[in-house]
Amino acid sequence: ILGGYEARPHLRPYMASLQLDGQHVCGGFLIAEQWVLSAAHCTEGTNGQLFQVLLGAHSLTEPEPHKRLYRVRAQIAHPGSNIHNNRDDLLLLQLEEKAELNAHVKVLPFQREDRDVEADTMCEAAGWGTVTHSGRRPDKLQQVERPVISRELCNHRTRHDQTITEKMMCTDSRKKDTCKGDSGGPLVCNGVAEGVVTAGSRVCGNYKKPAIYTRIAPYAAWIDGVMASAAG
Ligand SMILES: CC(C)CC(=O)Nc1cccc(-c2cccc(CN)c2)c1
Repeated sequence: ILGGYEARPHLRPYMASLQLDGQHVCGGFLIAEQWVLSAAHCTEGTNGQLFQVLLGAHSLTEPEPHKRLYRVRAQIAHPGSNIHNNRDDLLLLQLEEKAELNAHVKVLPFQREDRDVEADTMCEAAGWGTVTHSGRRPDKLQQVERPVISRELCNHRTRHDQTITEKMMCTDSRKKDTCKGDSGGPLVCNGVAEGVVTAGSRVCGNYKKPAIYTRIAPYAAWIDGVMASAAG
């Protein structure tokens, strides 16, 4: 997160850190007791290695009472996701067991009504992604508020030039922005997860490249289907 600030500890009890060999790679969030939603592009370069999921954390390194690392039973990328574009950039992770829910570990509801969030709506992104252009990584969860911008503006030829589909949304990226390592985290508007951070042009903090999110509502049926088929 560029231009943000340290989150109030455990005010975002749905936040997950997807880790490989103890290293934070991407964000994610708890959508059900045994399921975390993240971004498919986070699996790039992991050659099929399964993540471990850290829940209940504020600091990535310090011992905290409700912090717990969960093994993953299955990782399901959306069938339409690929490394060449940001389309269908969703990843479902089934935890080895149901997460123990408490004040520090909670499910975040996601938007099921497929209607665009109005431009200028202030939403929040949080994550343990890089906090400087030189790539400094924070130990504690960061957050930033960003206004939604219209798909029309985001698709302008000087911005993302007609690559933003109706299954994506954008926020202004002037100075304050999501960045490397924030992918997979939720964009929360009025307390509901409306989007999942995607890397887009992999540029951060440049107003010419607004932040891009995969809208969740268009994928509600896919998400429910995967969770139902793997249940039990
Ligand atoms: C395996 C993955 C971690 C590789 C990756 O994602 N790299 C990468 C590099 C630079 C910027 C970003 C990035 C992420 C989220 C939002 C944005 C732009 N707001 C950029 C992402």
